[in-house]
Amino acid sequence: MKVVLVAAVALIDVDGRILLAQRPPGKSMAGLWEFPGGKVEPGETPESALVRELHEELGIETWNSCLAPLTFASHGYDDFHLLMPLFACRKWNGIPHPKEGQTLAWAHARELRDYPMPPADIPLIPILRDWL
Ligand SMILES: Nc1nc2c([nH]c(=O)n2[C@@H]2O[C@H](COP(=O)(O)OP(=O)(O)OP(=O)(O)O)[C@@H](O)[C@H]2O)c(=O)[nH]1
Repeated sequence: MKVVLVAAVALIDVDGRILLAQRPPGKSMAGLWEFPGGKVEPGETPESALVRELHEELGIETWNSCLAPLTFASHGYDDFHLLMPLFACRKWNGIPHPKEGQTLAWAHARELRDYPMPPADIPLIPILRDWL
């Protein structure tokens, strides 16, 4: 089974809310809410991949030093095994806006379970709730 490394981030605002992005129609798992991020490309670290993805997906700027390791997901999908480190980030420049057709939502930790998420993300929700 192919292991795919995807870096993801919980962006946390001053009110303690977390940014979720809804996968647009046409993509796999369309309609589900996920943490911003994406595949780590050859030559990238998880942190540098996130800095790139946050710029491409949301138009914000952040730095490796602002990405703190929080937890990870390890989940077997039908066609690949997802290994997804989840970072926490409270500091960035700019206002996140959807640049790739996503819908964005800021959710309090207690509201996270109201947003349908990919199966890999489900175990992360109580971890975030306890941590925040
Ligand atoms: N960014 C992100 N990806 C996630 C999360 N949970 C989860 O299962 N994934 C999966 O990790 C992969 C992320 O890949 P990607 O962001 O680079 O690529 P993509 O959406 O174009 O995916 P695709 O190759 O499935 O079309 C997708 O298969 C996505 O479904 C999450 O919380 N955030």
